[in-house]
Amino acid sequence: MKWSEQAWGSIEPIYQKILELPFNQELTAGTLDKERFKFYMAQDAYYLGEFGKALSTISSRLQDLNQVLAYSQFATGAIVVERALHESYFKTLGIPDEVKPSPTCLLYTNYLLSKSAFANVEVAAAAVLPCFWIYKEVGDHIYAQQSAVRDNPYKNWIDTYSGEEFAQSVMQAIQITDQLASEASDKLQGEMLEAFQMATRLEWMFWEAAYQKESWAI
Ligand SMILES: Cc1ncc(C[n+]2csc(CCO)c2C)c(N)n1
Repeated sequence: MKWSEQAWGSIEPIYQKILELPFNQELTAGTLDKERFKFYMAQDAYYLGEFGKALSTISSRLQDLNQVLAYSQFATGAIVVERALHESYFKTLGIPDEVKPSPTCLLYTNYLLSKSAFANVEVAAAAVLPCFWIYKEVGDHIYAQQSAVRDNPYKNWIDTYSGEEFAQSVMQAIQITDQLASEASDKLQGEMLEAFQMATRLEWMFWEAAYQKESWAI
């Protein structure tokens, strides 16, 4: 069995919980409160900037030049989306340019930055994979369901993660991570699984934090 098949199988219950999150249910129905969406967008812009840095770090640590190029392109992609959010949603929703990360956002981004710099590069690649793969699956799921909803105010955003170009990068990220796993020891493969599972849990938390408009207690 490929590492990625084992990895996805191990997070299937969390994935189901992600689909059931009120944030995603209401986004699909088009009934999500604007303030919750705004909170998500602002946090996501912060996330994307840090995620881009994590991908650049991973790129610099890989040996195979095709892999270096792929992660460098993923990094560019994340930062281009971050810029586009500022140009579109930030302006129309009136989000201030300077975003302070919520506890969950800071936890997730620092987890990825830490793995990208200090873990084995195989583990780092496994840690960033849920970001691609979960969004692809959730995006496809929401897209298939929301076609029943007319005039969903979140249609533009939903379309971002259901395109063919995005699907290609997700496949590439899965394939490279499988390649790295195939050359890794059993122990390292186990650490890759743990990182994949932790990042999936953090994806769940990220949506829930937006729904709760999570803030710092002090
Ligand atoms: C919390 C959070 N997790 C994942 C994504 C999705 N995403 C961000 S960058 C990227 C691909 C790299 O170019 C993908 C798929 C998101 N937007 N926000």
